[in-house]
Parts: sequence; structure tokens; C-alpha cells
Amino acid sequence: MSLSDAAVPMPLDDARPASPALRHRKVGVIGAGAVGTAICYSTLIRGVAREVALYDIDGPKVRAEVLDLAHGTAFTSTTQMTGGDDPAVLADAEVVVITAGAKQKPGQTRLDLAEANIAILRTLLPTVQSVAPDALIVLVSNPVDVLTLAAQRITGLPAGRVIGSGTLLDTSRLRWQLASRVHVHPSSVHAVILGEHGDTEFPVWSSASIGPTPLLAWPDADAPAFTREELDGIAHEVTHAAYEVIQGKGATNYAIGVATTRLLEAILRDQHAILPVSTVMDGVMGLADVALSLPSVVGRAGVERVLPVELDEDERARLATSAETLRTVAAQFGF
Ligand SMILES: NC(=O)C1=CN([C@@H]2O[C@H](COP(=O)(O)OP(=O)(O)OC[C@H]3O[C@@H](n4cnc5c(N)ncnc54)[C@H](O)[C@@H]3O)[C@@H](O)[C@H]2O)C=CC1
Ligand SMILES: CC(=O)C(=O)O
Repeated sequence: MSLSDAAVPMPLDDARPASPALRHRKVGVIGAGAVGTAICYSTLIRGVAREVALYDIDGPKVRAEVLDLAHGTAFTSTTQMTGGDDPAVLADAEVVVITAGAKQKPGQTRLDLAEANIAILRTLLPTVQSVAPDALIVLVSNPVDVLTLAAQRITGLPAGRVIGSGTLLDTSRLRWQLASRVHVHPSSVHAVILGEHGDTEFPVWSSASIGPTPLLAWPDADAPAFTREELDGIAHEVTHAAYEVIQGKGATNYAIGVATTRLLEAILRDQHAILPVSTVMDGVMGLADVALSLPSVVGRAGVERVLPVELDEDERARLATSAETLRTVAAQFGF
């Protein structure tokens, strides 16, 4: 069996023609590292796609990961797990998720990865477009906002078809922090991190709420009101969460795995869900020629609309700082 033959055999029921709704639900994932495999795993478990295909240049590694994931599909949904070291495994994917490339070493910022990972995109994207010409592109590799702008410019695709995971993960971290503090489920916390997925990101406290109660007016006998100092501390922990995890285990992967699956679900099920993801801005809130996260309506066509947000003066200044930081880095690479 060649390395690119790593696809598991089709179960009998998959030999029948798929219903139109299922026929195209194939996700390609590039990069069989900590992040790519976590995305495959959570996508299998949640049954979001009909087929997940994993591609990596490291043949033995990708073959082993595909087999390990495929061996568990008796206990997941009907999803097929395929893959190998030939990019043809991505053929006809509806969405291709890019996790390939360098990751931060302790002490590095995400922006330090720009040169290496833009170079990978320049060779990878033409291949992706030839094997999966209709695919939406989802960027996860870092610095994800700079790579989202680069990928959109390299492919020439409409802005909404090139999506960075952006601050979806940071927002999840924030919701978990706040939920733990007031003893509710994170799904009942409505708060968002916007801007760069990186050191200049910021929480939008002015519109955050817990259930229907504005966060800044939080009253509860069991959990007292938030002070400004405490909110600053929570924001700092969210922004620095990745550094702590990377210091301890060398990578972050499970949370980005489920966050990316949530994005894939919004796309493949055409949910028109509002998610904080990164796309190239086209003038919304005065932003252009930069990719960063604002609340975005996500469905089968990709990001269908980017929603302007009501921000206070401090939040507006922080959005401008994020945009300026990202523009400066992207410009160094001609974007
Ligand atoms: N956007 C986000 O929220 C997050 C982004 N990341 C980023 O995801 C990226 C991947 O992280 P890990 O999976 O931990 O790294 P890893 O080192 O475990 O895996 C990277 C994989 O990419 C493969 N690869 C390298 N060049 C390739 C190419 N040209 N074609 C195909 N495959 C190629 C390598 O063989 C390796 O298997 C990093 O840039 C990291 O910073 C990680 C966590 C969260
Ligand atoms: C590595 C990274 O970008 C994160 O975990 O947020």
C-alpha cells in the first residue's frame, strides 16, 4: 500500500450514492500535527462532515494518524477518514483547513512565524486550488490574520471564501473564564474577543452579558460584581493563555480543534451563525486591506457579512492598534 493509499475502505452503506445534502460534505485538513489531528478528531466525533481527508508532506506520520483516526470510526458517525502524503487526497473538498507549518516555540509570538508560514502558503495554495477548485479556505496556521490576508491575495478568491479561525478560540477562552467565575455554563456567556488573534486582541466588555444581564452590571449573591482590575486580569489571562499551554506541553490543540469544528459546522450546515472569525475587511468600521476578527455571519458561502460593532472609545482604539500591527507585518511580505 503506498502512503497516499492510506484511505480506509468504504463501509458498505457509503457505496450507495450519497443524498444531495451529504454528497459534498468533504473537509480537507492540511497538516497532520497537533492541531490538524485534533481538528480531524473533533470533526469525526461531531459528525459534521461525511469525509475528512488529512494531507501532510510527512508520509509515515500522516499514514499513522489517518489509520489511528480511522480505527475509531466504528464509534463515531458515518464519517470516512482518509488521507495521505499526496495532495490529491483533498480532491473535491468543500472546505480545506490549513494547519501546516511552523508553530511557536516558548518565547516566540505568533507574528514571528509569518515568514516561514507565508512561504508554505505560496507553494501550497496553487496545489489546493488545482485539486479542490471550489473549496473554501480556512486558515488556522499562525499568524492566522496575516496568513488570511496573504491567502486571499495569493488565491484571488472573494474575501468571504478565505476565513481565518481568528479570535474564535480566544473568545471561547474568555467565555470559559467568565463562566467559571460566575458558575454558569460558557454557552450562557455572551462576550467576544475581537481584532488580532494575538497580543493586541481585546475583549468587548461594553456589550458583554451573562444570560440577559450586562456583564458590567453583574449582580449576584454568590458571585460579586466585576471590578475593572479583575476584568483586566481576565483579559490578560486570555491573551496569554496560549503561551502558558505552549510552555507546558509544546502546543495548543484540543480547544482549537473544537473551535475549528464549530466553524466547519456553520459552513457545512449553512447555519448563518455569527462567529468572531478573520476575513479581509472591505471597509466595515473603516477597515480595509487587513484581515482581523469581527463578528461575521458564516454559512455555506463562507463569511457572508461582517457586522459592525458598537465599541466604546478604548475598544475603538484597540481595534485600530490591532489593524495597524497586522498591516505592518503583512506589508513586510508585500501584502
Ligand atoms: N489559529 C489558532 O488559534 C491556532 C493556530 N495554531 C497554529 O497551527 C499551526 C500548526 O500547529 P501544530 O499542529 O501544533 O504544529 P505541528 O508542528 O505539530 O504540525 C505541523 C504539521 O505541518 C506539516 N507541514 C509542514 N509543511 C507542510 C506542507 N508544505 N504541506 C503539508 N504539511 C506540511 C508538518 O509535517 C507537521 O506535521 C502553527 O502555525 C500554530 O501556531 C495552533 C493553535 C491555535
Ligand atoms: C497557538 C495559538 O495561536 C493559540 O493557542 O491561541
